[in-house]
Amino acid sequence: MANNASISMEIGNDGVALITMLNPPVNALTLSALEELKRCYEEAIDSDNVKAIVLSGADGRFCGGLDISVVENVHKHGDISLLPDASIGLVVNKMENGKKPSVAAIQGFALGGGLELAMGCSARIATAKSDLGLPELRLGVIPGCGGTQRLPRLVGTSKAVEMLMSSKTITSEEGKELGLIDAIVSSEELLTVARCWALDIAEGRQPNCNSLQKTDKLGPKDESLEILKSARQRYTVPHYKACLDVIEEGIISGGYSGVLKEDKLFKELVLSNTAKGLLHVFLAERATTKVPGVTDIGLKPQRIEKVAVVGGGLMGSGIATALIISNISVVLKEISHEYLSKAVKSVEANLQGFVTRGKLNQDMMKRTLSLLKGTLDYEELKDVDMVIEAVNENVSLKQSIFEDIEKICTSECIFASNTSTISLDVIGKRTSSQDRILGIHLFSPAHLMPLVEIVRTENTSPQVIVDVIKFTKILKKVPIVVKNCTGFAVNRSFFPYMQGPDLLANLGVDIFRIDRVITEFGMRLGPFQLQDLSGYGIYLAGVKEFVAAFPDRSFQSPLVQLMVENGREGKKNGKGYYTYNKGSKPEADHSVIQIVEESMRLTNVAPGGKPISVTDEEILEMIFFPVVNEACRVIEEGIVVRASDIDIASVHGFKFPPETGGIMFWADTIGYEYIYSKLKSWHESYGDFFKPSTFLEQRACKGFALGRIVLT
Ligand SMILES: C[C@H](O)CC(=O)SCCNC(=O)CCNC(=O)[C@H](O)C(C)(C)COP(=O)(O)OP(=O)(O)OC[C@H]1O[C@@H](n2cnc3c(N)ncnc32)[C@H](O)[C@@H]1OP(=O)(O)O
Repeated sequence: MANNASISMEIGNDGVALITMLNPPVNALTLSALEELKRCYEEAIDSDNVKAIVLSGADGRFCGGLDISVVENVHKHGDISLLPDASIGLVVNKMENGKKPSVAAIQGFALGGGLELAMGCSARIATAKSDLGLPELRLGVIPGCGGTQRLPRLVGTSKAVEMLMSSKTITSEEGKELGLIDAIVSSEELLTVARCWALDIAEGRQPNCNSLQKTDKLGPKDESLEILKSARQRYTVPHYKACLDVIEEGIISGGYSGVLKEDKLFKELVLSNTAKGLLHVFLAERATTKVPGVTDIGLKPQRIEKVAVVGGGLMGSGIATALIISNISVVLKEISHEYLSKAVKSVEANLQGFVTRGKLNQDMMKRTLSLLKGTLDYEELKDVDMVIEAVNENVSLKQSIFEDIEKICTSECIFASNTSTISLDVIGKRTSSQDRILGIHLFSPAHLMPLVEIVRTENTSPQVIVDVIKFTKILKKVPIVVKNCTGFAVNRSFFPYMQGPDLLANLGVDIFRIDRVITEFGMRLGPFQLQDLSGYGIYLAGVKEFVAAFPDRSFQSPLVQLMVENGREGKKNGKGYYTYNKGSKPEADHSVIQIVEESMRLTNVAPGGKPISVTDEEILEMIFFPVVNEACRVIEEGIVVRASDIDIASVHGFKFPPETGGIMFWADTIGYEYIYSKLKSWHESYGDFFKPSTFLEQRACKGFALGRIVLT
């Protein structure tokens, strides 16, 4: 029996060598594990006692792919020689051409390099509902162990392109239908069946399939090339294009040639800024659930199975949808039959949206809807584990709801508010349940947006936070734990993003140029088109709130009010900065320039009344550096646990381009001395909106990076 920390090999009396990957929690492949795997294969191939090999993973999981710390190390040292030689050295030379067949015994998941190892085996046996996929593009790279070649040869070009481009997994059942999996068995039978299958191949009773040599699934060359051509039109980002190029190489020049090209491009892409940014997002996303003093003190999350949602408006019905779709029973409380029926209809419409997008079928929709119970009576809330209040932003209404629920619910029930503005201390003031009160701030539409701010007060108990973190994970959302303040972490950090574009417009910068610069940077919408779509009422209410909270650094522009006075309501009435006609794309309406000029006259911020002259780069910086500046204040005040939580907030809450790694990671790549010096000079020229925070100033003077800060 060979054994190192992460790989073990046991040779059975049946002549099967069982190689097991063991590296909790996901059996990721470290450099030493890959070396040891290669050595075990060599030993098994050379041993007269071994006829065949079974490759498996410990603890009910096959393998989550290359250990991400290997990639982190490459980024840190800028040295690709720190990557393993697994594609040719292990998969081609030992597994495929090593003269002894191996069978993958897959349980739980086989992802990235994990699935690539499995595809290098002669057959794959899996347990039901295992997840299979090559999600490397999500990390800014392409598969690097032959996945771009073997997957199309096992499932066909079209399905392989779909799986690779989406980074989505398929189940082992789908894998079986497609030809990726040879048999599905129970977990008890897995190793026995895999061993027999391996011996059957060794003794000629089952075919020995070398997936790199297979051609039947690829179909006619022209068809495959056509699939790639149309994918290229959809996916223009460089690493997506590289992936398609590599698949094409294999189709034109053969699998081995494709593997060589894949190896070369994988190594180039690992060092790209996109890979660095996306890897940071992956790790930062997992770091959000680690809250010092809360998640590290041995508390076990208690399951929240039944939840009451009070208020069935846009947010309440979205929240109810998000819960029932995750199999959580919901009691939806409204104040009248009319409102309740409207709320239930809205949940149905949300679910119908999932059906239209192919995520649910009618049967599943029916079953999901059966988890929803509408009520007008607080009595129905007496056995729920949590209440989420989602009524209008009205302090006394919220306070009285909290009073009412305290009387009805159990003494363990968690009381949450979906408020985006009101202090939780104020909302819970009239109760004696302060330790069970917190904010669960979801973003609209709540059933679709992934981010959740868990807002704790000084009194919220760690157990409640732990329970709610687990609960948000069940909803498949990304939680960040924040403290109470106006706008919490997300809207607070990004309030300058509401005001900055208006300031630039008042300085005479063309609004359509601003939108172009921002969308070219990677935001889905420019700030002015966003105002049009979200509605001027929401915009004005948001600005008012932040002007009141942070008058020292807010810029108040009359522009949107002037738009309203000129009969413009944005998308709502088809007339905003853009015109909106059904069936056609929004078009810039240059006649708004007159309104912008009127606004400029009123604010008179442009020096000498003349438009300022700026480059596109300066526009980008003048819009996003104030966001970085405010985020520094959020960090300094301890609103977030760590700077990277703001990265996650920016990516999931504001759709900041993920390949940048989020706003703080992006700022680190630019450098804080530069950001500080720019803000300082704009502060002198254009006022307090740009005034650098002391936190930024101090860090910049010391040359510190900010993206890595963790507050303990
Ligand atoms: C050469 C190859 O082509 C290149 C590659 O293989 S690149 C890697 C490709 N693999 C992936 O992208 C898979 C990434 N992992 C995942 O999608 C998910 O973690 C998973 C589905 C495996 C498990 O999900 P889940 O059970 O929800 O647990 P999750 O919280 O995500 O991860 C658990 C822990 O495993 C770690 N982890 C997950 N995948 C890892 C990996 N490939 N390497 C190292 N650590 C990993 C996470 O960072 C997390 O660590 P933490 O507990 O310290 O926070």
